Amino acid sequence: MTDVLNIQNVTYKLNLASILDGVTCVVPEGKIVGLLGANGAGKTTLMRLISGVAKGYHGEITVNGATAAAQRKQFVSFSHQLDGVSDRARLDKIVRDYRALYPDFANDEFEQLAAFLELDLTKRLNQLSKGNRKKMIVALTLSRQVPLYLLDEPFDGIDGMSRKKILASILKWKPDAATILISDHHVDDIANLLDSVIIIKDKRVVANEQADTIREQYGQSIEDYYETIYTGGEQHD
Ligand SMILES: Nc1ncnc2c1ncn2[C@@H]1O[C@H](COP(=O)(O)OP(=O)(O)OP(=O)(O)O)[C@@H](O)[C@H]1O
Repeated sequence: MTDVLNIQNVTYKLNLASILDGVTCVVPEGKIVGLLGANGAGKTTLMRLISGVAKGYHGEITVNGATAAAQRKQFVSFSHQLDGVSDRARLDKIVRDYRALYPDFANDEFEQLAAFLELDLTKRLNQLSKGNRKKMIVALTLSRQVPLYLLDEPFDGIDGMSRKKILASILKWKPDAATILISDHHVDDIANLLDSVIIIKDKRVVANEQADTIREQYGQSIEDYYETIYTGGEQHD
């Protein structure tokens, strides 16, 4: 199986504070992977580094065979929290800008996703509820045709109905060969969706395990496994 993402010994500091220290992990293509960790563990930072938005790290990050940040950007779809987009922008204008910026942006996909998620594209960004903003981010992110998608806490603070819609859209619109990395700080929202989990703790990756192995060999739910690792309990080799 080909690896879409390979991170080797990545160390990153911000304003002299150590944020990530020796992060290493490998992610195969075609999977849905949970990037789990407590608040402030470094999940968003790692996504910013993978996507090429954040710079100045040590170590090596390879996406689809590319290590240079400029090259990596074309293989990664990451909308973060729509950073840099004016809050007054209408959604249809944001879509037009995305289309102009990314040649791989699939407009048909976006329209289907937007309709499925019931997004009103005549609204401005600052008129959206938290849930609809998350939906817009998911729709934009998944509409690019790339090998790696990064979704940063798509379920944070949204109601159950919106969560179900977003979960369904991830399953329905993920291209078979593509990989989606989804960050979250609690796992129950996404446990059933995941092929594997990567857990960040103490500035590094402390576990990178298949969901089947956790359930079948360790006899644990993903939630229990995550909790065990976070509370410093027994770890598996
Ligand atoms: N500009 C900055 N200067 C120094 N430290 C920062 C800066 N921005 C973020 N950090 C720190 O980097 C660490 C990682 O933050 P990050 O947002 O990546 O974590 P996270 O796992 O995504 O958290 P959350 O689940 O709360 O979103 C945190 O300890 C945060 O305080």
